[in-house]
Amino acid sequence: MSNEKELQMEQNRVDWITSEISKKAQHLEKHAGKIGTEALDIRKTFWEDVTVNFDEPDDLAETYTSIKQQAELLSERERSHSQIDKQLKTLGRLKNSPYFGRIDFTEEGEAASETIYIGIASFMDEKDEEFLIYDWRAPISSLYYDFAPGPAQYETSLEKVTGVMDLKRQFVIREATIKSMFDTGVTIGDEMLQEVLGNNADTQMKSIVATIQKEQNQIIRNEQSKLLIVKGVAGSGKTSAAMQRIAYLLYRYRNIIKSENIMLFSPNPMFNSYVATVLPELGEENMQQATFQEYLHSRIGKRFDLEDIFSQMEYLLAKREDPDYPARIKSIRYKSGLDFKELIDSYAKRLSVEGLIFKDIKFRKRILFSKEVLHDYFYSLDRSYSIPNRIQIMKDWLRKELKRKVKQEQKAEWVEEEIQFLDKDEYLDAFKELQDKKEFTENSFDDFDREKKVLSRMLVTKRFKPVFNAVKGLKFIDLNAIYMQLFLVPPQEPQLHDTWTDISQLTVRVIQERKLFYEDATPFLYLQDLIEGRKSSTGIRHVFIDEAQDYTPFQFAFIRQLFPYSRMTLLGDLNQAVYSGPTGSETVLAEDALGFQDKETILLSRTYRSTRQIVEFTRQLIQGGDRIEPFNRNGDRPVVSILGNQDSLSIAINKAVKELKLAGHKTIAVICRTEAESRQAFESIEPGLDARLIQKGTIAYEKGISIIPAYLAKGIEFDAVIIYDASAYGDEGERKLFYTACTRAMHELYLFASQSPVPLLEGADNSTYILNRE
Ligand SMILES: Nc1ncnc2c1ncn2[C@@H]1O[C@H](COP(=O)(O)OP(=O)(O)OP(=O)(O)O)[C@@H](O)[C@H]1O
Repeated sequence: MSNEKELQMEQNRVDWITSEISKKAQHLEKHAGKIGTEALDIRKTFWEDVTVNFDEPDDLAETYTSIKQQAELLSERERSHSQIDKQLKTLGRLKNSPYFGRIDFTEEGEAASETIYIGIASFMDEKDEEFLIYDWRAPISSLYYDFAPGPAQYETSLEKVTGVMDLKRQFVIREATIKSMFDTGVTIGDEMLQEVLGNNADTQMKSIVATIQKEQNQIIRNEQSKLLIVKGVAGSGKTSAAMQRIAYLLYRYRNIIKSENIMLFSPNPMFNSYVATVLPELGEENMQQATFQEYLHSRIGKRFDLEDIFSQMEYLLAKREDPDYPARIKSIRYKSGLDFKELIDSYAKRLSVEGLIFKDIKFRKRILFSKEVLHDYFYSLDRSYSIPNRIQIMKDWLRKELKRKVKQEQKAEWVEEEIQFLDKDEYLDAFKELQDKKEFTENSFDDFDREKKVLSRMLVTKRFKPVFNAVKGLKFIDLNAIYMQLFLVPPQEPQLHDTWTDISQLTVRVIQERKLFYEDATPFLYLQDLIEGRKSSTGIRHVFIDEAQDYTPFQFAFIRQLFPYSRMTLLGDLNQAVYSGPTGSETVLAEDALGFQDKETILLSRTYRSTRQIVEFTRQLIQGGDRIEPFNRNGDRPVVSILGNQDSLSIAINKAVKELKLAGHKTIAVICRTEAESRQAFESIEPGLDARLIQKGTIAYEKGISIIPAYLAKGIEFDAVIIYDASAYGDEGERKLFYTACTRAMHELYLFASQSPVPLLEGADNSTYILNRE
C-alpha cells in the first residue's frame, strides 16, 4: 500500500474511533445525569426516607441503621458520579489524541497477526469485548517500548508470550487528525523525540508515554526490586521515569495501591508544582509529595530554630571566612555517615542503663515531679524492657499520679479564689455539666457545696490539661539535653578524637542557643525515636526519592525505617551532588554507601534535555563525562563571555535576556551561585523585563525570566540559561554545582564571567564553546 493510502486508512480509523469515543461519552453523560439527579433527590428527601424515632432504645438503633443506609446510598451514587466524571475526562483526552503507537504482533502458534493500538488509556468497543485502544501500561504494550520489528515477547502475570512483531508505527495525533506518522525500526523513533524535545520548555513537566525509551521502560515497569536505584546523568529522564513509574504502579496494582499510598520526596517546594500535572494528564491522581525538610520541620516543631538545607548550602558557599567553618565541615561530614548512626545506637544502649535526662513537671510554678524523681522512677523499672516500653509505663504512671493530684489540688486555696473570678463561659460549662449529670445522679443544683465541688473539679482539671498534654507528648524527657550529652563523651575510636573536640564544641554551643543545624536534625530524630519509640508510617507502600544524591546514608537509613513496609525507588546523579560537594561528605548514591543486599541499580547514560552542543560542553566539566551520550538534537554552541567587571556584567546580562526573549524562549533562567548573588542579579535586571526572584520558599514555577540560585534550580529545566558569574565558582568543591547549573539549559546556554580566569573552565576544550572577551 502506498504511504498516502496507508495514511488515509489510519485517518479513517482515527475518525471511526473518535466517533465511537463520542458515542461512549454521550452515553456516560446521560448516565451521569441520571445518577446526579438521583443523588440530588436522595439529598432532598434524605430525612423523608429515614425513620426517625428516639422514643425507645430499640427505635434509636433502628433510626441509626436507617440513616446509615440512606447515607451509604448517597455516597455510593456520589462515588459513581465522580468515577464517571473521571472516565469522561479520559475520554475527552482520547478524543483529541486516541493513541500514539501501533504494533502488529503474531503470537507463536497463531496464524493471524493482531493489531494493537496504544494510547494513554484503554478503550473498549461497544460490547466491551474488544480493545480498540490498549493502555500504555497493559502487559502487551511493553512490546512497543522494548522491541523492534522481529522476534519479540512480553510477560503477563500468568505467562510469557512470544511471537513476531511485524510492524511498529508511531503517530502524532492532535485534535483527531494525524499530524505525522512513521514506521520505525529500532527504538522509539528519533523523529518523534526530535519533535518533542525541540519544543520550548513548559512550566510543567510533560508525560513521556509516547516516547519512553527502552532503558527507561525497565525502570517504569520494574516490579521485583524492593530498592531500585536509578543513577542517571543530568537530563536522562529520571524524574520523568519516576512519574510514569508511579502511573504504572497505580495501574498495575490498582486494587492494592492508591495514590495516597505513594510518597515522593522532592528537592524543593517549587519542584512540586513542576511535576504536578504529569499524573493528572495520564488520568491518575497525584501521589503524596513533600520535601525531606518539611518532614524534619514537622517533627522538630518549635523545639529548635531548625536550619534548612538551603541555608546550610548558603553557609558553605558564602561563609568560608567564618572561624567555625572547618569545624562545621567536619561536623557535616561525620554526621552524614552510618558511623554516627552506630554511635547513637550504642549511646542509646547506654541510656538504657543510665544517663537519660528528664525535665521537672511543674504546675503553677510548683514542681509536681522533679527530674530526679522521674529519673529514679525510670531506672527503677525492669531493665529488660526497652526504653520506649519503659517510657510508656512511665507515662501511664504519671497520668495516674496526675489524676490523684487533680483531686488533692481541688482543696487548694487558689481554687476557691479563682472560682470567684471564673468568666461567664466557664460558669456556664460547669452548670451544663451539672445539668447533664443530674439526669443520672438526681442531685440538684441547689446544693451550694455540690456546685462548688463541681466548679473546683472543673477548674483544676482545666488548669491541669496542659500538664496532661505535656505528659502525653512525652515533654518530660529532656531530649535536647540528651542529644547534647552525646557530644560530651568522646567516642571510643581513637582516630576520631581530634575531630570530635571540634564537632562537639560547635554542636553543644549551637544547641545551647536553641538552634539545630540541618546535619543534626536527622540524628536528633533518630535518637528521639530510639527513646520514644519509632513513628513509622504504615500506609505508604512505595517511596520515591528524587535527587537522591542529596541524601546522606544516615538520612536514607532513617527514611527506610520510617517506611518499613515500602518499596523504594531512588533516583539521582552523583555529578549533581551539590550539597556534599563543598564538604566531601558521603551521599547515599555512592557505591557501598549502603550495605543493602536487596538493591537493583539501573544506569541511564543518554541525555535528552539539552542540545548535543550543550552536552558536549557540559560533559567535560565533570569526571567521567565522556560516558554521557547526547541525543542528537542540534543547536548553537554555548557562549562564554569574559567581561572585566561587575558593571559590564549587568549590561551584558540585560542584553542577553532581551535577546533570548525576542528569540521566543518562554522560560529563561539567570542562574546564580548564592542567594546574595541572585539578589544582586535581580537588582541589576531592568524592571521592564519583569524578572522573578526565586527563593527557597517559592512554590510555583512560572513562565518568564527567573533569577535563581543554582541549588534551587535542581530538577528543573529552562529553554535558555544564563550563568550569572561563572568565575565565582571558585574551587573543585563547587564543580558539581556549576555543572548542575549549566545542565538546566535545553536550547541555549550563556556563561558570563566578571573575571578571568574562570577556574572551572580550565581544561575545557575551547572548540566546544564560543569565547567572547571584552
Ligand atoms: N523518553 C523521553 N521522551 C521525551 N522526552 C524525554 C524522554 N526522557 C526524558 N525526556 C525529557 O528530557 C528532559 C529531562 O528529563 P528529566 O527532567 O526527567 O531528567 P532528569 O534525569 O530527572 O534530569 P536532572 O537530573 O538533570 O534533573 C525533560 O524535558 C523530559 O521531558
